[in-house]
Amino acid sequence: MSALLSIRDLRKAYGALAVTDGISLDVPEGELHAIIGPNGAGKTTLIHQLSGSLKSDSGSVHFAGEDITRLPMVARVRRGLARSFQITSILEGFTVLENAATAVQARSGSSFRFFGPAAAERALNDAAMETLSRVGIADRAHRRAGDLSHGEKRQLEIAIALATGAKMLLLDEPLAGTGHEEGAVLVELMRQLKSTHTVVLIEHDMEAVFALADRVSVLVYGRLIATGDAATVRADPEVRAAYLGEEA
Ligand SMILES: Nc1ncnc2c1ncn2[C@@H]1O[C@H](COP(=O)(O)OP(=O)(O)OP(=O)(O)O)[C@@H](O)[C@H]1O
Repeated sequence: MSALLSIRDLRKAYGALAVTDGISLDVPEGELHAIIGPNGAGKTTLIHQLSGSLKSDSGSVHFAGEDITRLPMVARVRRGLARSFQITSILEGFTVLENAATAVQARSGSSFRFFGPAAAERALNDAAMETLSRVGIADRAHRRAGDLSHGEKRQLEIAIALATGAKMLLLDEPLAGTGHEEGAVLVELMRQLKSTHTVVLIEHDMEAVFALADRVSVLVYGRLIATGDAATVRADPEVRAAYLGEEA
């Protein structure tokens, strides 16, 4: 099977509440796959299960052909599965460049020690600058991360995920709390990421989802009720009834 991410019958319950209730999904390499659903549907819980920050009760997750179901988050990041947090992972007192450089270093381990200390720092900073350019905030490199605008912080979070060397990005509501202009910048960034990365995107902004996603899955009460391209999902009667309602 050629799916980069393969989820089978994944479950997580809190007491009697089945939050993810038997989710199966294949995400092929190069796809931007959006997961939408009403509040409380289980989207963030699913992302926690995929990133390794939450243990699943049962089911399996394969990434690049390997069973990662029981691997901790750090091991998943090393394999190329990185999450950009809904709640920020940025070190606010550090500069933007330092934040990105820390992620590059985490990826590279001791490999930069091959150079002398000064050259190692240069190489590390160069790699960090490259990711900042990629997300469009290179001109903010020497600012304190805490002083960035809300949208720029989201860009930095994506830079941090990229700097870890990720093949797949798990993006949890990157547009939440952004204004119109900031949102447009992030949508354009995600459009560009599509050419190089596989993405699982959780997002409430339907306009962005339908503009960006190759395929969309709809999660309702912990179950996927539909998966398909935007037009198919939009037209699905169950989706219209359960989720999109009058908006559709
Ligand atoms: N640690 C927990 N203990 C108990 N219940 C939890 C826990 N985490 C989540 N839940 C419940 O699981 C359900 C799904 O939550 P989750 O945050 O995954 O939904 P979501 O689809 O991401 O929602 P939103 O769109 O509002 O972010 C909710 O009913 C929530 O109250």
